[in-house]
Amino acid sequence: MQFDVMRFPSYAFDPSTGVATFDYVLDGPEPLEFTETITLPVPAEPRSPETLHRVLELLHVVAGVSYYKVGAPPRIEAPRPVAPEVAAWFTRIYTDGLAEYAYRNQLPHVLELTVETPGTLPAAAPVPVTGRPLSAVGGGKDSIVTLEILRAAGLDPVPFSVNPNPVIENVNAASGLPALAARRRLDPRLFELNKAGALNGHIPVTAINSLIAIATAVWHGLGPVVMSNERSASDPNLIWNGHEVNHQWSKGVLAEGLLRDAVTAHTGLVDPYFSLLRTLSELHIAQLFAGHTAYDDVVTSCNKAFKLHDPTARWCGDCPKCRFVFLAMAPHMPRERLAHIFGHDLFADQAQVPGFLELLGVDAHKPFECVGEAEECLVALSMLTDDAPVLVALRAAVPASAWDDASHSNVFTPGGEHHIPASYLKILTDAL
Ligand SMILES: CC(=O)N[C@H]1[C@@H](OP(=O)(O)OP(=O)(O)OC[C@H]2O[C@@H](n3ccc(=O)[nH]c3=O)[C@H](O)[C@@H]2O)O[C@H](CO)[C@@H](O)[C@@H]1O[C@H](C)C(=O)N[C@@H](C)C(=O)N[C@@H](CCC(=O)O)C(=O)O
Ligand SMILES: Nc1ncnc2c1ncn2[C@@H]1O[C@H](COP(=O)(O)OP(=O)(O)OP(=O)(O)O)[C@@H](O)[C@H]1O
Repeated sequence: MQFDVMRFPSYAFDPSTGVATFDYVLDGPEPLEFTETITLPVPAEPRSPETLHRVLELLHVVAGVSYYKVGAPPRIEAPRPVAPEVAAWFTRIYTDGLAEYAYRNQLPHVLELTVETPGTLPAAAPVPVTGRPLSAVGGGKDSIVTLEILRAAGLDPVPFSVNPNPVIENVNAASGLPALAARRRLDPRLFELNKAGALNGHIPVTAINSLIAIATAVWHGLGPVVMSNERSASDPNLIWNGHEVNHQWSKGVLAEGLLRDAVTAHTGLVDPYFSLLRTLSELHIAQLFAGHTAYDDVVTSCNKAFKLHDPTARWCGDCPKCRFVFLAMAPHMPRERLAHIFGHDLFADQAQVPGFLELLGVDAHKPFECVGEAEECLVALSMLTDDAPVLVALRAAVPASAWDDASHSNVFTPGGEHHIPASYLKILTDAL
């Protein structure tokens, strides 16, 4: 399949149902058309229709990555004039956000794309954000920690999810907080094309979920949107053709800053979105999670539980994410509790050793998965003193020099760039 350009013919929004439809075309000798449908929860008292439309305009372009990847045309024509910050962000979404896809499919031109826009708009006038926080819930430990910090500070957070599956529904039920949900339906044609062998790969899904959350917050008079993205999300997996390839790119602090600037320029919303956990390591977040036992029967971070087709009920017990979270939680709770949460004791299973070594950075690059840094894994290992079979094997395989690095680690010291407003930073600091 050969395509010349990607276009964005139209989008529509029906406020009576909350249904937004976004149209896409991959143009060429045999064009392909797609429509994505996103349904927002309808508020009792709808607010800010103009600002909502502005957010949906951004979402139209960003959600197009799922369809762009079918053919990777050399040009992308965005549908409307935008401020320079917005145009620059669109380009980063389609290049850095698709870098893993470009690397795996050997498509270097994707990293050199520029999203074209038909003219420039001035930045919008400021619109203050003053509601209850909308807290994005993904079913894993990180968003539970955020929800509980916001609740403890008396901010009355509203849990929010896109396509909540039973895991997320059970986490919301365990929180006891009434939640909001949006629905997202990819064009079914995408799955047919995938089955027929079309180009496929990873997309920056957090950017899409974030814009759906901001749209919901605006329409309901809520906000800011509070995410739970950690420090290590900003770390690339590898460098390819001089470009960083990061599986978690749209969770990183750079992407967060670009999204904030673009949303503010296009809508005027001031401080609409940030990650509360940005200064914390995964190991630190796992330590905070250990203080909340109410979620042990429901918390699930394994990505296989979030597949659109044939998801697992909870942890698969045999993937990088399961291994990483098991290792990160292990120093902070008894092994019985950990094995109960996962339904498996991964430290008793020798077959897990090669996967743990990959996480520890022994003979491999960081896996293309949502996992923390090798340093965090080393520190976790150094905090575990018992002789479980896997731990014995890992200690023997880690080079002596690595232990010294781990002993000087700052994984429990908050730090690094962040976009947390001052009032929320105080809440975070008080919670640590
Ligand atoms: C659940 C998961 O990890 N999925 C990734 C997997 O896709 P798979 O085919 O195994 O299952 P599905 O997710 O059900 O996808 C079916 C097809 O649909 C395409 N698709 C899906 C969602 C979407 O928004 N657009 C799509 O086009 C997808 O390509 C499949 O063909 O492998 C895919 C290829 O590598 C990944 O793209 C799937 O990742 C999902 C988009 C996903 O939701 N992943 C998150 C769990 C995830 O990876 N989060 C990262 C943050 C990434 C970021 O930068 O935002 C994290 O938490 O670190
Ligand atoms: N379906 C979803 N709807 C809304 N927000 C989501 C969804 N899935 C993930 N998120 C949010 O996106 C960010 C990244 O997701 P991620 O899966 O890393 O977080 P998590 O599920 O809270 O924790 P963990 O890292 O343990 O899986 C988090 O802020 C999370 O709340």
